[in-house]
Amino acid sequence: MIPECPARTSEARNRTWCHGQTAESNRNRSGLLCEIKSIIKTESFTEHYDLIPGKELGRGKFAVVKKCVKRSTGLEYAAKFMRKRRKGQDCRTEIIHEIAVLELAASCQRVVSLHDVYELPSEMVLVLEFAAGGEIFNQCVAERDEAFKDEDVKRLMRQILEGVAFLHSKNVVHLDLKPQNILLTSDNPLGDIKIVDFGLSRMMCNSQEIREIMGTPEYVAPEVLNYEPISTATDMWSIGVLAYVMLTGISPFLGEDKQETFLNISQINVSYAEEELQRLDKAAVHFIKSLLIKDPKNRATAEECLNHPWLQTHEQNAAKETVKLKSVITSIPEPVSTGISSQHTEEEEEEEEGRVTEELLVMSAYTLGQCRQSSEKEGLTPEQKAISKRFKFEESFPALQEVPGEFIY
Ligand SMILES: Nc1ncnc2c1ncn2[C@@H]1O[C@H](COP(=O)(O)OP(=O)(O)OP(=O)(O)O)[C@@H](O)[C@H]1O
Repeated sequence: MIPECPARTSEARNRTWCHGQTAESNRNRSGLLCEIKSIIKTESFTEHYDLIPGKELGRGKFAVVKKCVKRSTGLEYAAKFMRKRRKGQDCRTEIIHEIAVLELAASCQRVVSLHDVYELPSEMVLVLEFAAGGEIFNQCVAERDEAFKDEDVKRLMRQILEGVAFLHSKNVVHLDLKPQNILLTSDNPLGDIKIVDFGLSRMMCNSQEIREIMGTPEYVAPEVLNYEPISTATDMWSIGVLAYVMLTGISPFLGEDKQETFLNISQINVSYAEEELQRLDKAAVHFIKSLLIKDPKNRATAEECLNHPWLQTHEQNAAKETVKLKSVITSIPEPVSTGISSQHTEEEEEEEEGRVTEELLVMSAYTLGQCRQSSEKEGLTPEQKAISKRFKFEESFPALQEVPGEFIY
């Protein structure tokens, strides 16, 4: 079952993403949605919004994001200015698709909400909910004592998965999940996550295979590099990389250059022997292993991940144990009436307790084993080991900043 994504407002809950259209008719052949319900405003953006002078919130290859304030309400937003022409090509269709996906996810609290759309001569402006805490990337690259605590990672990962499960339930694949695209509502205290940047996202459908090459090198799945079909499992690979990075601060596949990164990915050259992983809960490592699997069919889904033991809260675990205990107790057959008193002796009760405990152990082992095992990196050839040189983000951070949002085309 897909968990109900926490809804924003009753108004948002009632919104439909496309008037009188089926998903099929609203989708073109390349997996792009082509109809939106937002009104595209053509009046002056700056008549209604004041741009906050100073630092940009962020910048991608074809977009700049700036903080702004709506004059009529005084509320803060993030305005994403997107160029309509890119490399000499009209990219308005792609922007319309991004708007349509945001509309489709309007009821999901884990996805940034769209407030307004403006069209300027050379740009479109998406007025988005402002995520004041910035990118989770900042905490991923922080010194370990300032980085996320394991409990924070669990809570944020649960939220990321809620958003991704919601998107996948609507047949949307994000295809660019990375710490720069997961924002926080606040950083101190640590708020909730908001998924942004649907520029590379696609609608999936059975009749059509998407094999485009896209994404950010370190987070890209092996099927993307091999030009094999892309699916919701492609996002799940990125979730595996994301979990690794959030827990350790190490980018598991990052090489000296793009080629080495791609080689590491296609050979699943990932180390589970890192000191940072050794100190972790075994269930966290099992979670990552259930995602960093070459064959997309064998990767855990977002729903399966949400049920993974690593992400269960203490209360959930306690509740599950109670339910299991109850079901085990009720499944124990009633003793056949022999006419003799059915009152158990103390010895009989002790024996029964032993049986219950044993069955519970078998059950929890089964739950842990439900997520599939990955092809382990242990047993690498010396060449593979040599190439698996890892860099901490601290070391490569300046270089990463120089090439923001680098895509493979
Ligand atoms: N709603 C928001 N609130 C605060 N900051 C934001 C918001 N949306 C985007 N940003 C910041 O701007 C950056 C760029 O935004 P976004 O990823 O949407 O642009 P993009 O051009 O599509 O990027 P890319 O080229 O990486 O795909 C984000 O990584 C984030 O730091």
